[in-house]
Amino acid sequence: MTPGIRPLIAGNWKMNGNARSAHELAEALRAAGPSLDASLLVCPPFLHVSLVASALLGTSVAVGGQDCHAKVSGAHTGDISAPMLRDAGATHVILGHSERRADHGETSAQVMEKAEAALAAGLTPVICVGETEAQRVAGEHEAVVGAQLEQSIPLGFITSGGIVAYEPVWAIGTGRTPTEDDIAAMHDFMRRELVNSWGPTASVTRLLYGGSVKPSNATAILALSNVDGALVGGASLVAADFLAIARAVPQE
Ligand SMILES: O=C[C@H](O)COP(=O)(O)O
Repeated sequence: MTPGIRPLIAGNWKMNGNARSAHELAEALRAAGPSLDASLLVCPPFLHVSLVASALLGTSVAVGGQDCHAKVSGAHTGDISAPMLRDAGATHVILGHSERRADHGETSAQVMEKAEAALAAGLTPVICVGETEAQRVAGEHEAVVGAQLEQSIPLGFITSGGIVAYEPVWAIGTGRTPTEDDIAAMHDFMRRELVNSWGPTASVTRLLYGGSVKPSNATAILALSNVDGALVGGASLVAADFLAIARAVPQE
């Protein structure tokens, strides 16, 4: 963790659940928020953002979307804009997740446009970066992540409290994680890159790690240098596991 940064444990529910399970999960998190040393964020599917935001109203648990369109409105069938997310009760939005980059061919330039739209709507973007396994094996991970940071982060992101999540593609949903040394090295690298590009304000930008975070490995990962929280997929669908990860945040 980074001194002075309150850790964030974010749950990306991806395309899972239904209205009932989303409500039950939100209810299970309601009571726990105040007792934690970490901030909590949950990102349900679009369809459930509104109901989850209502269920968590008045709590310290924030709600986010999993993507947004770069435009405010218009003829974009199937898409959701940043102001719509805000209107539904969201305060955050995940952008550039590798599943969006792979499934929808999203580029870093598009992620930057979406991040600009999110900021304009008053949402905090959580921009995801990360290398594939082939890129890691080829020793290209820093070059790949450095380029994604450079090409995805817009002006105003750092000063508005934008969040970066490092998610090695090969660690997502696989049960595999990089070594603790490799996670720390990448987070140190990202911190250096951001401070070099954006100045000292970036020394307090939250850097999350994502990819097979579970209660059993959270303590070790969350204690690492420049790891300021986690972006959790599968384990965020089980309230007890998500809260166990939040309780693994080291005390300052
Ligand atoms: O956004 C979350 C990540 O893709 C991590 O997913 P996972 O915890 O299921 O590996």
